[in-house]
Amino acid sequence: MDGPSGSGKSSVSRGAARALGLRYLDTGAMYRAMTWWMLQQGVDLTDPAAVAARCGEPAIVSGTDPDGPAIHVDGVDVAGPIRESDVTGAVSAVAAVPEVRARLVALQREIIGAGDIVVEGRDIGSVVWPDAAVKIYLTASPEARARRRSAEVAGSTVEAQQEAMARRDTLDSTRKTDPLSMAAGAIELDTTALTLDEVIAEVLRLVKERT
Ligand SMILES: Nc1ncnc2c1ncn2[C@@H]1O[C@H](COP(=O)(O)OP(=O)(O)OP(=O)(O)O)[C@@H](O)[C@H]1O
Ligand SMILES: Nc1ccn([C@H]2C[C@H](O)[C@@H](COP(=O)(O)O)O2)c(=O)n1
Repeated sequence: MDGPSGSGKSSVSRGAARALGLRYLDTGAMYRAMTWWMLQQGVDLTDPAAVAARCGEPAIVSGTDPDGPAIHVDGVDVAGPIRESDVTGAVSAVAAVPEVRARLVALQREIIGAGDIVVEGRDIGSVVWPDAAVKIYLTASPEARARRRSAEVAGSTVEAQQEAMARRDTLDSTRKTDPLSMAAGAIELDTTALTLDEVIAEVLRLVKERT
């Protein structure tokens, strides 16, 4: 499951994994965990060489339970801190560093290799697992995505969310290494006018049809 920020990848992937009895992996959380660690260490995130030099150090461990996705860095539970604005504002710069991607993609492939999993991110169908049985590219209008996100962040406005998401999507889709893109063979699913339950139902229908 790939797509831009706020398109519904996490909610839909978790819902589909639950319904299908599969594991679930949030690869964005891994980039966020790496970013959290870099911030804790005081690494200069504007210097890709500094990020590359340190990215092999943290032990990042991802859980795969769709009912309680967990993520730890060096044994610390970072599920909460990785959603804070400092990490969200910095993660695209860290995710653009090729050495970071190489390390996290290798970890992701280890987890996916055990099978029976729904994986969400930006480059899953194109780079991480191009042979996935079903590849879905989730979209929604920028307004719908911003409205959904602003509903879950207290005190935020739709306009501010839309601006922040546009900035992150531009960075994620224009970076040189593994940018956000629709993979060959992916099915595009526009969720703008659909409820979450309708999107999950459509994903389950596609999985049944294709597997
Ligand atoms: N079809 C939908 N209709 C209404 N709300 C939705 C729909 N899909 C997702 N949402 C809500 O939109 C918000 C963003 O969804 P979610 O976190 O799953 O997106 P995402 O693509 O994983 O975002 P990010 O890449 O930024 O982590 C959540 O509050 C979720 O409940
Ligand atoms: N496979 C992935 C997953 C995520 N990223 C980057 C791009 C996002 O801005 C950031 C956080 O992801 P989110 O939690 O918002 O889904 O991580 C990536 O480059 N590749």
